[in-house]
Amino acid sequence: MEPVISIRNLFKNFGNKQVLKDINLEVYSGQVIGYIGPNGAGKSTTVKILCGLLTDYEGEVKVKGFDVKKDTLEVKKIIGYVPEMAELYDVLTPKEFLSFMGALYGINEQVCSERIQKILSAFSLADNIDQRMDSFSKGMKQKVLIASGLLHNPDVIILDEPLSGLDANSVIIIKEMISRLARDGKTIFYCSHMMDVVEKVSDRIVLIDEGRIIANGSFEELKVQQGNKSLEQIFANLTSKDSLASTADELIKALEN
Ligand SMILES: Nc1ncnc2c1ncn2[C@@H]1O[C@H](COP(=O)(O)OP(=O)(O)OP(=O)(O)O)[C@@H](O)[C@H]1O
Repeated sequence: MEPVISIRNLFKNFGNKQVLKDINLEVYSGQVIGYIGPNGAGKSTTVKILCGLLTDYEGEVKVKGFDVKKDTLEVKKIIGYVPEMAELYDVLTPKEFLSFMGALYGINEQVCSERIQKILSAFSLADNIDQRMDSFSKGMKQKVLIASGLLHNPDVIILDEPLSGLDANSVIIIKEMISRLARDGKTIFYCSHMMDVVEKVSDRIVLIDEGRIIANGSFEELKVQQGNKSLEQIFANLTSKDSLASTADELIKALEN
C-alpha cells in the first residue's frame, strides 16, 4: 500500500536556526497520527510544509503521490487544514465565511449550503449561522474554523491543536469525529498538547523534540518501551531535561522576595 503522506529527509531552517532535522515519516490511509512535542519542537512547521504553505525546505514531501512543492494546488484540494491560530474574517457570519470557503474549493452551491447547515447544527451553532462572528466566543470561532477545514470533504485532515477553547462536550464530539473519519478511510494528522486525547484517538504517536523524531509507535508500543506509563509521563521522560517538579519550585521561588 502506498503511503498517503510521505516525508523523506526533511530539513527546514529559519535563518541560521535548523528547526527540522531529517524528519522521515509515512502515514497510511485510515490512520490517525498524533504528532506531539514540546513548544517550539517543529510541529506547526511540519504541518505548514505538508499544506504547501512553506516551500523553502530540503527533502521530499508527498501527499497522495503529489509533491507539495510542485503540485501545491492538487495537494490543497486533498487536504483539509485547521490551523493552530487563524484569523477569521469575523465581520462575516459563519454562513458567509463558509460559503466563501466553499466557493474557493469549487463546491456546488446547493451541496455547500446543506453541508454548512448540517455541520453548524452538529456544533450547536445553527442559531448563530447568520450572526457576525465578531461577537463569537473563542470556542464558537474554533468550531467555524474546524467546519471550514472539513467543508470540501478532504481525504487528508490536518488538525493543529483543534481543541483549544472547546468545551468538554465539543471535545467529545471532535474525538468521536476523528475516529469515524479514520474508519471511513480518511487520514488524520493531529497535533496537540492534550496528551489524554492523543493517547485515545491516535493509531500511532510521533514525538518530535528540537526538530527530530525521538519516538514513533502506537501508544501500546511506547508503553512497552517506556514501562507502562501514561502518555503524559512518557512525554515528560523523553523531553524534559530537568525534573518538572523542580522547575515548578523555581517558578514559585521567583515570586518570593
Ligand atoms: N516564521 C518563522 N521565523 C523564524 N522562526 C520560526 C518561524 N516559525 C517558527 N519558527 C521557529 O521554529 C521553531 C519551531 O516552531 P513551531 O511553530 O514549528 O513549533 P511547534 O512545535 O508547533 O510549537 P508549539 O507547540 O509552541 O506550537 C521554533 O523555534 C520557532 O521559533
